[in-house]
Amino acid sequence: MAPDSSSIDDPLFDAGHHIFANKDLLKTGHVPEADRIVGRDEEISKLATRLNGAVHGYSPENVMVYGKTGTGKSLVSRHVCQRARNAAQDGVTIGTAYVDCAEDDTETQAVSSLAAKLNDEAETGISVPHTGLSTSKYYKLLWETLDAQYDSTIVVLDEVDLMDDDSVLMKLSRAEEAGKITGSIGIIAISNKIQYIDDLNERVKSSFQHKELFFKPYDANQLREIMYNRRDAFREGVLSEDVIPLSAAFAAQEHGDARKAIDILRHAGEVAFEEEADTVREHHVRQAQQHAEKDRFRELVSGAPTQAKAALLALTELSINASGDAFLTSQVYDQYERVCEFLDMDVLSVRRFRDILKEQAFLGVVEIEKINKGSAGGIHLQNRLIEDAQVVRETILEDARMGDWASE
Ligand SMILES: Nc1ncnc2c1ncn2[C@@H]1O[C@H](COP(=O)(O)OP(=O)(O)OP(=O)(O)O)[C@@H](O)[C@H]1O
Repeated sequence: MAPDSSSIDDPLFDAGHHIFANKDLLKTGHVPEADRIVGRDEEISKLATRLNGAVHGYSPENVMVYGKTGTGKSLVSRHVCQRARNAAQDGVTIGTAYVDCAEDDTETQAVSSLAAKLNDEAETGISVPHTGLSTSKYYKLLWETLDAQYDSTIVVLDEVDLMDDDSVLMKLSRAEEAGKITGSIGIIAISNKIQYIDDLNERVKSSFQHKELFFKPYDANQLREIMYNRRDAFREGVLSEDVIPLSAAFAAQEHGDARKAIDILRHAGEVAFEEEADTVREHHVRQAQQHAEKDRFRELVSGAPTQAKAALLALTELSINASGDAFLTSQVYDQYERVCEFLDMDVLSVRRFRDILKEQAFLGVVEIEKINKGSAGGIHLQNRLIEDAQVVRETILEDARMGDWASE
């Protein structure tokens, strides 16, 4: 409903946000317009070349897009699909659909989701039920839908490595050749895992003939530019000068992740708002960064078994109180025994304790380094926390079973 000019100012509701003008621009799922996409001209143009056939009514090529998280893979894929639809030549109709394979991770879910997204019931007269049909029925509906509407279809399979099998990739790639549809299909498959294609079985590999496109991490300048292009998310004059460069520097440390950069910026605004500050300043960014780190750790550490938390707490205490930041396994074990005793927990054997540290190293919480103490001393392992010890400590102590340690 449109706002009513006779609305009454009610002090119960505030008069608007004094920090953000349009916070939606900083939402994770926000797809920015073309002029806000930074530093990806080459990738956009390469992807468009692969899909060019579709615009003229021929078969587009399949593309495998690789890159680390937050490097713009989904954004660029969606953007090029939209432009291909708009650029379709006279008489050519292009359908495009995006599937998040983290959500639709089975063959049936992915095909039913594709059929539902691509079907315009008013045009085809086909109804695609959300659930209840067999996989083959959903394929049949998908082929009917495509034939009734499109000359060419571009399907984006995001996080394709999370699908529980590769059948979708194979059946979509073969649909045209197998005579299932009269038009054509191009697939953009996206993954963070560089070995994804190597791990596919040979039949899928041979059907999914593709070109590869790599997305490099952003550097600090590009991250800065991405954020400057969205600074109208904030009210004018609210952002102090160093906020964007500092957010960019933090995100650049984390493999140039644009999502991370935008998250830090949004969070800095929220921190400033909560503090009732008039402007967003450097210390808000630092707090936001700590928050982001804590979020990542909260996921990793809070889900860890109690014994792993005790082991990490031991390493954390040494990192905070002893000199240096790397400690021999025997030193950490001594401290771990003290933690267990205080918290009334069982003490595991040194061997099990080492396995726990190795597991934490695999998860990226701890770094283990071999050191050689000469011919008599032998090889020893040194353990170091990868992230800030205070952040890890706080997270562990949030667990009620570990909380008593705070009073130690
Ligand atoms: N070049 C860019 N210009 C503007 N915004 C960008 C750019 N690249 C990424 N972003 C923004 O960063 C966020 C993450 O981008 P995107 O989802 O495309 O990354 P991704 O590589 O697909 O990551 P993931 O593998 O985690 O899905 C989005 O909010 C997107 O709008």
